[in-house]
Amino acid sequence: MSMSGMTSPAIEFDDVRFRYDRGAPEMAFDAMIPAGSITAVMGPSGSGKSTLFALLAGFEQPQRGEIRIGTIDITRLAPAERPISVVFQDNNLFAHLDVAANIALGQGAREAKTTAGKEQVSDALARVGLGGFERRRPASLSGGERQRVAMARALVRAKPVLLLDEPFAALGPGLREDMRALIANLHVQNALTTLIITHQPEDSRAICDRILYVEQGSIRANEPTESMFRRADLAGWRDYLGTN
Ligand SMILES: Nc1ncnc2c1ncn2[C@@H]1O[C@H](COP(=O)(O)OP(=O)(O)OP(=O)(O)O)[C@@H](O)[C@H]1O
Repeated sequence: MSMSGMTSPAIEFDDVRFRYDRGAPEMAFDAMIPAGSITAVMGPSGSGKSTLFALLAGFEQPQRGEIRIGTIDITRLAPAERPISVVFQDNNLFAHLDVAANIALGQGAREAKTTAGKEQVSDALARVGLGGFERRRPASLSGGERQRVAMARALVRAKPVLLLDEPFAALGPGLREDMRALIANLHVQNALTTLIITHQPEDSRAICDRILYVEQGSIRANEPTESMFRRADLAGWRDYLGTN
């Protein structure tokens, strides 16, 4: 299975405004995320990182503004219609389904029944380093293996935008490095535009070419990783990194 032939799209938040409830603070997102980039979304707890993902994936609707992927305005599209795969932190595997069936949820119902569909599942498993795990149940897997199954499910969806919500959070140092390498590989092999929520500067430095810094419901910076780590003018960013 390959997503080659697909070109990775840019992502644009054009004057997007959002609030959860009347009276809640309004968030304002404006950003151009270049095609093919792998971007770390960083910022303090409660700053709006998950909200940014929810708007992009279509789980929340902005009150104003437009979100584009490539040339497509996705603002009003249902989540399933968007060219996006999301891997959540708690990876949402179904305990009563085996690994293959969990991954097949990323496919169409018809596709999942075909030989080609089954091969696609096995291929995705092999690509995340879990070849032969088809019949295992989620309960029998380690945290890192479960994350990989969730990644495989995102892979069979074959969408050009990949959103990863704290993919390293539950992993120890060794597994963390493995997961970084896996993400970096999949990003390149599949020509993805990838966004990763992480609090760890090492993750961003290791595999992300850009950083999107969110603070109090708005994007305060959106630039290459190297220059971002040199910025001394953003007090919130220095506080966040603990380098003040
Ligand atoms: N469903 C919701 N309804 C109302 N308010 C919400 C909802 N989800 C999040 N919020 C609020 O919106 C703000 C941003 O939350 P969000 O989850 O986007 O932050 P975050 O940057 O992802 O935080 P963390 O790093 O802790 O996951 C917070 O003040 C949060 O309480």
